[in-house]
Amino acid sequence: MSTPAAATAETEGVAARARALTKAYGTGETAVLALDSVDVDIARGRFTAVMGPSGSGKSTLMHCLAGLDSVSAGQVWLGDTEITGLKERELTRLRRDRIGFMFQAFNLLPTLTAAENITLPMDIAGRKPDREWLEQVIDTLGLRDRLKHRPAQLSGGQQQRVACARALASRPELIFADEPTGNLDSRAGAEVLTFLREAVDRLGQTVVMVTHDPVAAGRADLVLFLADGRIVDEMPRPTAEAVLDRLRLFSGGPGTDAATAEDGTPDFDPLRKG
Ligand SMILES: Nc1ncnc2c1ncn2[C@@H]1O[C@H](COP(=O)(O)OP(=O)(O)OP(=O)(O)O)[C@@H](O)[C@H]1O
Repeated sequence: MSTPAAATAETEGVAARARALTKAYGTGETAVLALDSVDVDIARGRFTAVMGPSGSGKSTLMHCLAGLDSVSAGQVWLGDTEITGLKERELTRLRRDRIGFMFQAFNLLPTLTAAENITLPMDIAGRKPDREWLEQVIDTLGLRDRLKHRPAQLSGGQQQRVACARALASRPELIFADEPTGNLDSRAGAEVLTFLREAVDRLGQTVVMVTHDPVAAGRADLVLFLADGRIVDEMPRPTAEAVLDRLRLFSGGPGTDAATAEDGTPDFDPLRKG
């Protein structure tokens, strides 16, 4: 139904949206079209995984949706706010207030305790954390007895959980996670995925995760498959096996130089879709 109420409900269900999102790097012969007119809706309160071969545009998509990178053409909204066209200062505030990041580049500070690391972005922004929410995040992530530890005294999985808590602390509208299980062994990786799932299921958060790992993607509600800067497929209610099968289906097509990416992920060719 296209009643105003239904229209509002539809918008409310979308945490981020892109239309004809295009991103080119460089000019002339060296130009790279990293994103080629991408349309995407990120559902609120859901866990979305983004997969695709190396260089397919996953990080670029995440950076453009998060307002970390400018777009060459098209539009991006965070909730109802169009972020394309915002000035850098407005973008900085929007990222700080409305987005949580779990990126390798934003590692934990070694001299701070887990508790201090969790609230650092809010401390820098001069914002007081909502104590009740923070306690809930800490308990959900099982960090209660680790709060006074420094990163070096924590396992890799525990460090990622602290990074997850830091991303959740300000109760952002949207959390972006870039390979959150990338440096972890499978047990620690599974643990982090469980906590991201709980952030969605129990705390109602919205998570977008870039991953090469079919097991990680299998924990999401929806997997978006990117190739050559385009979304070429999506899979609701994925399982690791189904994701792997889909990647295999796409792999080794004509014109692909290598059927397997550097990290062992099967590469795929969008032309063979269907
Ligand atoms: N700052 C940049 N300058 C020039 N080209 C870039 C830049 N960032 C990305 N690219 C190019 O854009 C394309 C998409 O890159 P992107 O990092 O989004 O891919 P990805 O799918 O995240 O890859 P990976 O899985 O290897 O991290 C690639 O061809 C890449 O070389």
